[in-house]
This record gives sequence, C-alpha cells and structure tokens, in this order.
Amino acid sequence: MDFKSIIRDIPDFPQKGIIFRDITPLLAHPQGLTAIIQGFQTKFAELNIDIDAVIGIESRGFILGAPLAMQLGASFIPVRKPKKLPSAVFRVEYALEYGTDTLEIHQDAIGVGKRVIIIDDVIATGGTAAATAKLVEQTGAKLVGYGFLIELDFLNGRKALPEVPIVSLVNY
Ligand SMILES: Nc1ncnc2c1ncn2[C@@H]1O[C@H](COP(=O)(O)O)[C@@H](O)[C@H]1O
Ligand SMILES: O=P(O)(O)OP(=O)(O)O
Repeated sequence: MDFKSIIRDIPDFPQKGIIFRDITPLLAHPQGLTAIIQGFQTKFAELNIDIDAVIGIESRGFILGAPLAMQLGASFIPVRKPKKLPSAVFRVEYALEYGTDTLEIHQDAIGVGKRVIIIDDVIATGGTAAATAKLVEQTGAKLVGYGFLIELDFLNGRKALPEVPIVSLVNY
C-alpha cells in the first residue's frame, strides 16, 4: 500500500509553517491499519529482537501500538498526558518549541528488565520519543527499539534518541 498517497497533508496546522501529516484517511482505509501493522511486524521481525511490551504514546500511538502488541503477543502499555493515569506514576517534562509538555507512565506498568519498544505516529524533533525513553528507564525496563509510521527526516529527530534500532514506514 502506498501510505504517502493516502496520508493527507494539512498546511499551517496546528500553527503556521507546520505541514501536519494527517493519518486519519489511512486509518479510514479498510486495509490501512492492517497494512501499517504488517509493515511494523515485517521490519521488527527483520531486526530479530525479543519484545515483551509495546508502549504507545497518547493518543495516536495508542491506535498503532495496541494492535501491534496483539500481533506480537506482547503487553500494551500506555504513556499518557498528565493526570490521566490513576495509580502512582513516573513523570517526565520535556521542552517543546514553545513551552514544555509532560508525559506519565504507571510506575508498575512494566517489569524490571522487560524488553520494550516505543510506538508513535510521527517522529518530528524527537522530543516526545526521547522523553518516553526516560520514562522507560525509570521503570527499570529495557528499551530495545522505536517504531514510527512517519519520520520527518529533515528534523533529524532520531539524533535525539537513545541508540536502539528505529523503524519508520514513511519518510518525508
Ligand atoms: N508534522 C506533524 N504532523 C503530525 N503530527 C505531528 C507532526 N509533528 C509532530 N507531530 C506530533 O508530535 C509528536 C512528535 O513530535 P516531536 O517533535 O518528535 O516530539 C508526535 O506524537 C506527533 O503526533
Ligand atoms: O494528537 P495526539 O494526541 O496524538 O498527540 P500530539 O499531537 O500532542 O503528539
């Protein structure tokens, strides 16, 4: 499936100068989600790594991470925006272009030493994915890879990430 021809480009959203890569038409395609998950499965299988858990970053990371976890026979762990998780959390604050943002994970979400991958729809500057790696570290789990549907190469976000394999399915 030609993902790029189905992903919709929205100029100047959510602010001037940003081209928003809208994945909703791809999710709406009857075979879209299946093709995305198969794409991830193929690329992670090539890496030949053991995966105990898939972490999805709220909210579009949930849409992709949960079915991937099912296919891999792995746990699914949500990383959420503040004040959504009801039990004790680890919290990370990270810089955005303007201001800061915060993400949280349940302290007991993953077992110590468990091997996890982090999934999100887009890697832009890499700040969100790097912050999520810090949460994983706090839980005592081991980050073994990242998966992104879309990578914005020109922002070089992968440079901000720890040195683990990075899978992306579409590049701009
Ligand atoms: N151009 C974009 N289109 C859609 N979504 C985007 C775009 N740029 C960033 N995002 C969202 O933000 C985070 C990743 O941003 P970082 O700069 O890498 O932290 C990701 O969750 C996207 O949903
Ligand atoms: O739209 P979301 O919830 O996927 O998150 P964000 O764009 O803040 O990464």
